[in-house]
Amino acid sequence: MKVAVLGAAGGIGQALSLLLKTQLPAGSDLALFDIAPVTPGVAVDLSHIPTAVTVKGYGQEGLKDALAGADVVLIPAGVPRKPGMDRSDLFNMNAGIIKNLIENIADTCPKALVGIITNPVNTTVAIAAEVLKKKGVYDKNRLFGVTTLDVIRAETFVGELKGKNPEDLHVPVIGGHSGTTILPLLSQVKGVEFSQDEIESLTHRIQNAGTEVVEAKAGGGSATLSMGQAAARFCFSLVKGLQGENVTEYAYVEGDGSDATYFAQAVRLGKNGIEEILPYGTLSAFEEKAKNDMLDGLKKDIQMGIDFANQ
Ligand SMILES: NC(=O)C1=CN([C@@H]2O[C@H](COP(=O)(O)OP(=O)(O)OC[C@H]3O[C@@H](n4cnc5c(N)ncnc54)[C@H](O)[C@@H]3O)[C@@H](O)[C@H]2O)C=CC1
Ligand SMILES: O=C([O-])CC(=O)C(=O)O
Repeated sequence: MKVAVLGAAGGIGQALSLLLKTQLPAGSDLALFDIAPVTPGVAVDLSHIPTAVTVKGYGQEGLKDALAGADVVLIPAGVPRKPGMDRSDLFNMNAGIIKNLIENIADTCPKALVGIITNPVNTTVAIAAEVLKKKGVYDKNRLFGVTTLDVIRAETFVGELKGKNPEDLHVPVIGGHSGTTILPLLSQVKGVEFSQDEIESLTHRIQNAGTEVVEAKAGGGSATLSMGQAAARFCFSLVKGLQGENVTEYAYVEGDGSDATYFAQAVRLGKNGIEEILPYGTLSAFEEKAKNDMLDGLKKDIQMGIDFANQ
């Protein structure tokens, strides 16, 4: 397996690359690309960890080499939020970065599974899909917005509240990846009962967890360590799928379009990326209303990406 990380020298990129270096299957190759001058050094640093995963760093001119033969490409390249900003405020800075990186992926490794971490995810995934379409290589089963962090947060917060080991919990989170578009399905958590007050406050906390980190870091960026863990988990699931195992993850993908063109939901992964989009089942009245209330906003975010890529 070859995994390329674009934006590998950043806060997420470094945490993610460390987890990949220590936990990818033996024999894998890890390609670290970033425009930051420290990138070769990050690769040398990681290369001293004794695992059977080779690491190479690539700077400014090395993007095509980093991508050549990649099975999986993870993209945390771009600017993070500061207090007072919404994820959508990152659009102006990050849209062009994603467009350029995806054009290179289309030219160099069009069959790779691509996981987009860069915000605003609701919009950057739409940009990526349009760019791939223009290049004639779009495959909706191979493009993912990474929303795993919403799921692991939801499991952590429910575990805290109910005194349970979060690793034993399963909390579906559907929709998008910002504010009210993040929709945890607490009615589907097995073995746990919530009062209406708990449902409202937990939903709000899960939707605002990114902001919780941004404010606590006080100008020093957004979630990097928990996101590194979330992206690594997502990558290992993609890799297991490619190796023929059946794995399920939540991700922001093009599904049947019944809610919005791109929508976070459970997907069964396999040798070709998404093998099956899994239904999210019955929503409670609270969840159904929350979904209907946020869909217009999510659709606007998506349209912004489509318009940007086609301007
Ligand atoms: N999907 C999710 O759940 C989450 C997404 N994010 C997003 O991930 C992105 C990265 O966040 P951090 O790692 O904290 O930021 P960071 O600023 O620490 O790192 C970003 C890295 O991207 C690099 N970069 C910028 N332009 C590039 C280009 N054209 N090609 C390659 N590399 C480039 C920078 O040199 C830097 O090393 C942000 O947009 C942030 O909002 C953050 C947390 C969770
Ligand atoms: O909140 C942010 O800007 C970063 C992010 O997407 C998250 O932590 O969920």
